Amino acid sequence: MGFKILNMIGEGLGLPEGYFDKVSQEQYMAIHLYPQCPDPSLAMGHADPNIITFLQQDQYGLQIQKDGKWMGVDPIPNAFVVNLGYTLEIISNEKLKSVEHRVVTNSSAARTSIATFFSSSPTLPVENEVPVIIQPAKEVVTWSNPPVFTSFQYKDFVARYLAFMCKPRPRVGIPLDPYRL
Ligand SMILES: O=C(O)CCC(=O)C(=O)O
Ligand SMILES: [Fe+2]
Repeated sequence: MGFKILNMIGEGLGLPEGYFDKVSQEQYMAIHLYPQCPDPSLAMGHADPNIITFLQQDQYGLQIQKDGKWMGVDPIPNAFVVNLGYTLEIISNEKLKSVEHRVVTNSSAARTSIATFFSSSPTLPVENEVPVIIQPAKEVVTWSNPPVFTSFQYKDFVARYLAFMCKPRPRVGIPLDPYRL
């Protein structure tokens, strides 16, 4: 399902068939357990570094940031939340935006969520371990829509992302800033 949706997004962006096969070779899953916590104000936001994330949540807790305000995303039975990550924002040259999100805790009940990430990897095994380069796709860049990001190695970006996430609050900027033209 994930690859199908990714290919449809690629088609919508005008990318050649199989574009994402050259940047995405990894799919991984994280199961999160948020224990009861009396202080939801401790929740911190982030956007995902990968291409796209599918999320299943059993109860309320997820919020996204829109126009500087946090908005709740109610769970819908048998439905996934689809989050776009930084990598897709770069490839689409900001046509598709990643979303800042956070999970607020609940003082009376624990919460479980399952996230499936489609991601780039530092190198592609099928291409003799050549480093994966992330950049605005040439198909989306035109003279009236020049690239807004430089091209860079995915492994460099992941290192910067992790360093950024470990910074103490308040954090200034976002991990994409160093790659902005
Ligand atoms: O638990 C959630 O709803 C969100 C999890 C999340 O943002 C993540 O795994 O990146
Ligand atoms: Fe996330």
